[in-house]
Amino acid sequence: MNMYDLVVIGSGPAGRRAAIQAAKLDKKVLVIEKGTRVGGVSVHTGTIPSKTLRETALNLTGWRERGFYGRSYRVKQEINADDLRRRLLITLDHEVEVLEHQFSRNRVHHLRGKAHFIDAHTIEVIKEDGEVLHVGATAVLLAVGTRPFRPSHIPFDGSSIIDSDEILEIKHLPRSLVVIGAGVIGIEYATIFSALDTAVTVIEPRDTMLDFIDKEIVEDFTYQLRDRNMKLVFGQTVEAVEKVDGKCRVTLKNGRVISAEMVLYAAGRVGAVDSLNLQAIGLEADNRGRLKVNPETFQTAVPHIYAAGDVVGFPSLASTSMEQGRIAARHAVGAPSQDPPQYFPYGIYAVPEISTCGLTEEEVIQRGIPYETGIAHFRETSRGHIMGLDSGMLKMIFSLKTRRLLGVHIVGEGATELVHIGQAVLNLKGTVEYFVENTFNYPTLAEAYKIAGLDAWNRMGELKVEKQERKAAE
Ligand SMILES: Cc1cc2nc3c(=O)[nH]c(=O)nc-3n(C[C@H](O)[C@H](O)[C@H](O)COP(=O)(O)OP(=O)(O)OC[C@H]3O[C@@H](n4cnc5c(N)ncnc54)[C@H](O)[C@@H]3O)c2cc1C
Ligand SMILES: NC(=O)c1ccc[n+]([C@@H]2O[C@H](COP(=O)([O-])OP(=O)(O)OC[C@H]3O[C@@H](n4cnc5c(N)ncnc54)[C@H](O)[C@@H]3O)[C@@H](O)[C@H]2O)c1
Repeated sequence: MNMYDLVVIGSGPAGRRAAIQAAKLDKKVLVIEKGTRVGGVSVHTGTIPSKTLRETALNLTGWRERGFYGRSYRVKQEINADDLRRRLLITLDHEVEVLEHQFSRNRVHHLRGKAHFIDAHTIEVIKEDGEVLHVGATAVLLAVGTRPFRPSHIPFDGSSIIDSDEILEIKHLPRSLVVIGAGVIGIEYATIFSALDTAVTVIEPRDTMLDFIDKEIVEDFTYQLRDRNMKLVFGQTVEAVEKVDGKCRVTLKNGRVISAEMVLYAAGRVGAVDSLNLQAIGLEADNRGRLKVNPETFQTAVPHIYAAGDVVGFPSLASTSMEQGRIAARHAVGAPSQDPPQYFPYGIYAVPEISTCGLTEEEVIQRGIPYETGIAHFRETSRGHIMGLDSGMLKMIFSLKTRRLLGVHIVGEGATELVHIGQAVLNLKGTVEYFVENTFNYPTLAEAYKIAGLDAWNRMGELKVEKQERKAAE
């Protein structure tokens, strides 16, 4: 039996980053992946495909040019599912190639097959051709991710009643779509299809959506969706989904019936732990298949078995999964890690984009922190005029006591890139003066930081302490 310092199950962002980190520390590492190609949900059904689809939809529709040429403007008149898939396949090939090269040049061994525990140090791998192998591990990282939640009362058929994995395989673009669940996945796909001129209805049992995002940003976002005729049906539960006369029929608990060509069921995901034989090592997942870990080391209740990425729950991002994998691997091989910075960004690649870092206004109020906000609309920036933007806003929240930036929240073009300026100032504990005193490239959307900074500063008043004292205090 081959022995390894670290065996990683799953080659998504958490597994990949962990494997390379341990290999860089001269450890013998094996990655076991059951999928046909390495990369995980992130590369094959999640982050990369959905973002590629979004980019293709925006390019082919000419979405970004509509501010100038009107809502009917299109780069390509008839867009079909093949148009969307073409770019996807090329992008995925590049991603897999880069990943395989990273594994080979770092001497990370990679085995294709499905893994489960025999005991806490032995893993059985069943290869596609039926061959069974056993490998021994000093430490194990479970980076198995999640799969879509598919309740038995939804008649999934793979073509018109589908989950978020199957949406990448559709044969034609629907003229109408019902999205069940207004979580990040539901909202991203709902707005991408709306940009492709599909008539979209979103059904969500709660009265609100994206509750972890600043309310003012969600209000602006919601207004933009309704303005382009998306139907948002909130506070309503789905009673049944059926196929009647070739059409999908969604019946709500209140009796309302909504018909559409296609239904996307996006009501969350569950951890992919069922086939790991966790009983053999005395571990148990919760009812959504998530594993509990020490948030600092990513150790499970069995100290040499780690878990990272989506299988440990919130925030379930590719970006944070990578970092968790790296920290877990370092701990597993006895290399200390620095504490991660306090704030990480969250990017929602809807149309329009939303991105956020730090505290929301609601959280600031809840903590009783005296604060001021500053807002900039992209239409106030020269870059916004050049790009024909009539929407988009950036909001910053500052503490009145320390003048420090507490949160940055953006909706609109470039939000997921722009947020990193705010993130840097937040984690470096910068104040409103950073935005007032620094020069920003002109014309850029980043100038919105200057405008929002000045907006807040005008209401906060001058800094009471003299510049000299401030310098000394720093
Ligand atoms: C539609 C969608 C869009 C998303 N968009 C974004 C985004 O824009 N930005 C962002 O940051 N995040 C996004 N995410 C989330 C992101 O994809 C996940 O956070 C990330 O993929 C989690 O990584 P992971 O390492 O936990 O595992 P995953 O990427 O889930 O990979 C787990 C791997 O483990 C393998 N595996 C499971 N069980 C076994 C076993 N028993 N044996 C062997 N192999 C096994 C699976 O085959 C899979 O390849 C999105 C997710 C979805 C679904
Ligand atoms: N851009 C990104 O970073 C990005 C993109 C996509 C996904 N993700 C990650 O993937 C994870 C999963 O996303 P998700 O959208 O599947 O899950 P989610 O848990 O965020 O959202 C599920 C939504 O479905 C609703 N819902 C729950 N049960 C329902 C039911 N029975 N009927 C109708 N609606 C119901 C919930 O109220 C919620 O709004 C998220 O945690 C997210 O972090 C991230």
